[in-house]
Amino acid sequence: MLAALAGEVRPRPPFWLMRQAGRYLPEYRELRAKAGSFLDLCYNPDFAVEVTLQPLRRYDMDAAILFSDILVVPHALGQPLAYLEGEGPKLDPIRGVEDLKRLSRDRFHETLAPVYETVRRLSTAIPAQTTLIGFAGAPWTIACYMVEGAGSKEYAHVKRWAYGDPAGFGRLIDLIVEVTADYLCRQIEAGAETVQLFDSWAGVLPVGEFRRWVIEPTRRIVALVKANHPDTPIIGFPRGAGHAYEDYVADSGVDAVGLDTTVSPVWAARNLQTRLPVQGNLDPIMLATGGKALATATRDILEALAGRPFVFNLGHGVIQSTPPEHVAELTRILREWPNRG
Ligand SMILES: Cc1c2[nH]c(c1CCC(=O)O)Cc1[nH]c(c(CCC(=O)O)c1C)Cc1[nH]c(c(CCC(=O)O)c1C)Cc1[nH]c(c(C)c1CCC(=O)O)C2
Repeated sequence: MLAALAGEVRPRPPFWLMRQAGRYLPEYRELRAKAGSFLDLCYNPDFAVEVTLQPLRRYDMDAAILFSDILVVPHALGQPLAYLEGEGPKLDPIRGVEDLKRLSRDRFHETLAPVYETVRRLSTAIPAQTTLIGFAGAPWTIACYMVEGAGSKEYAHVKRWAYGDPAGFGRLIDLIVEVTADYLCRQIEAGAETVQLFDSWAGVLPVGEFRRWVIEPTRRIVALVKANHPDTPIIGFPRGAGHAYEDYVADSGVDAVGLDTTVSPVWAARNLQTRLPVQGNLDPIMLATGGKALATATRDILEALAGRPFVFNLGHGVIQSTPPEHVAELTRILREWPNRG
């Protein structure tokens, strides 16, 4: 995985899956029930280490991703957060500059100390050849949740703030940039070997706003992290960026880019810098579907991106209804590649 991220072409690409730990695994559901709340799971290193290791035991991926959530960052800034059963995350929304007073960095690292402890323990708990991935949400996506207070279809509140009061909204983004860079540095210092920035809602912005609120804040985080850790590769995942993927990779400074489900791997192979490692991008629903469709789609991606540095992954996270056997089947296809079965 680290070789691929450094630009080496591997005959069999390394792989891991976004949301490889989670509700599709019965052992996760069991531990989740024991932990009580989802945040208890994230902030308890015993539980978080165990959940991180669960998919590795079954499938031996090339990388482990720290078990946590992107929303622990607003939570550690003092924004109340709850995960409601079947409804997803809910935060007390921040709707303007006045509300920024409700946020504070005073207890940021103290709140996140269990996350750093989880990374530290994982760095010795996982096999030496398995890469440990740390992560954070990118500022735009974090701001989406902080301002809307939940997932949204339109992202109208956050957009109206960003478009109508860019200076005020910029203060929220600045805060997220600074604490996120710090947060990633601490994860790296605790043992994370690479970090991924999830920008799940990058795709909702028009081009000028995309540059201002996706590319620029990402570029600043990359620069801040690289100032301390120049050798740690940073993977950017600007989901839904469409043709703006080219500007994103040219200007954000990320070392590798995650492709979402809608990006044609053939387009990526032709249009993204040939030395740039890419990651992706099987449709999670294809994994849930299984069978011939899964095998064909997987091999199409492998074929399109053979010959360039590449990390196989999904185009978004594993969905809950995915049969664990389908992940086993995918693993078999990837391990047999490039020998067709
Ligand atoms: C937007 C976002 C979130 N979280 C994350 C993103 C970015 C990627 C993406 O777009 O999916 C990232 C994330 N969330 C989780 C991880 C853990 C590591 C992994 O295995 O990938 C990672 C990397 C665990 C989780 N995060 C969450 C769960 C499910 C919680 C549960 O057990 O009930 C898990 C395993 C909860 C969560 N957390 C979030 C939402 C919208 C939800 C609810 C939806 C859902 O439940 O799938 C915010």
